[in-house]
Amino acid sequence: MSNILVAYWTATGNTQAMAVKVAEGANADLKEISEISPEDALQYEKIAFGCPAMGDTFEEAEEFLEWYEQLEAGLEGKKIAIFGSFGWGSGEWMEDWTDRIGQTTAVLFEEPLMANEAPSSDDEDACVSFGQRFSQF
Ligand SMILES: Cc1cc2nc3c(=O)[nH]c(=O)nc-3n(C[C@H](O)[C@H](O)[C@H](O)COP(=O)(O)O)c2cc1C
Repeated sequence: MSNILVAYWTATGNTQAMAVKVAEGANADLKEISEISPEDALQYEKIAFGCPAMGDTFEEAEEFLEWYEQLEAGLEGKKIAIFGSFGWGSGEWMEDWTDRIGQTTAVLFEEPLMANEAPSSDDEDACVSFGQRFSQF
């Protein structure tokens, strides 16, 4: 078992494709959120969360939010990263999610990583590199 978890939700597979590459770079355990309880996720030292844009606000990704809210209070002082795929605009949901994390004591790694729809090969390389840097964070 790694001390790093990549936990994601995906509607059509794009954020999953990112998660696979982030986990590869970080040498992390990879779980779709239905595969791991919030309690078990909190056992990891670091967590990278993947969630796509399902609206202008982070909260519109309801399936992910339901799981995430159960562990949010336990993220105190924990090193976390966030990433996800979007369809249009400038990533408003990520700004919203970043602001939400800013109201906690979780330690957010770098700027969130985003890919437009299915990750390109450049996006996949960026995901691997993001994961590598997160593992050293
Ligand atoms: C119900 C729904 C709402 C969406 N709302 C947004 C949005 O507000 N902004 C945006 O950039 N993309 C939006 N998208 C597009 C998705 O974020 C995009 O297709 C993304 O690649 C999906 O990632 P996934 O394959 O990991 O689910 C929406 C998609 C769906 C199905």
